[in-house]
Amino acid sequence: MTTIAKTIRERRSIKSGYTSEPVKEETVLSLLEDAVYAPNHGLREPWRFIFVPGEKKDEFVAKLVATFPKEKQDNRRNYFSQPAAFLIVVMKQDPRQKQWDENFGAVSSLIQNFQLLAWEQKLGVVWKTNPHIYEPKVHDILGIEKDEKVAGFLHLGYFREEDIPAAKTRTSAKEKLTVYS
Ligand SMILES: Cc1cc2nc3c(=O)[nH]c(=O)nc-3n(C[C@H](O)[C@H](O)[C@H](O)COP(=O)(O)O)c2cc1C
Repeated sequence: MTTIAKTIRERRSIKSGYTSEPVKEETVLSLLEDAVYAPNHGLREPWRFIFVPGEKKDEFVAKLVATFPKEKQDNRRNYFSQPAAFLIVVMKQDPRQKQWDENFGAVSSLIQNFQLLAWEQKLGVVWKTNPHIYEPKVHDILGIEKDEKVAGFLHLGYFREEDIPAAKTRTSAKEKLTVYS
């Protein structure tokens, strides 16, 4: 198996159990500098990123939590306090369906690049698309423009080897493949 195949197969989404080790801006930037080599049609590079470092997390989470109904706030504070940092991936929307789809494909490719590169460095990532990524109040906090979409919140944090979730197998592609004849 090639190195890339091994990394693709072994990567897991890390959803909990983050350690207190800080996630440095320079680490995230260095991963992004490679991740941006994702295919992107027309070289539109339809992405930008917002990094929330550990030292800003409490302030950010407080603002985020305030956008939820009162009865959900404790639960959400606990949830958002777990990652060591966040990377928010913002996509440029396009009014044309074809270009919109291409942009989302490009951003998705970039996010997978980022996840694989992070995995190599034992930095845990999960791509989150909870309802708050569509919430206008959250967009205001982040300064999201009308022609932008929050593609996801990437929850980041280092993890212990023993906390890596069990392998999730996939259906063999053989079962999904038909050969046109
Ligand atoms: C577009 C996208 C959105 C996702 N959104 C969420 C999410 O909102 N919450 C979550 O816990 N995981 C989310 N995930 C992670 C998936 O649950 C995870 O990839 C899947 O369970 C397979 O696990 P693995 O990544 O460890 O192989 C998302 C993944 C993708 C690709």
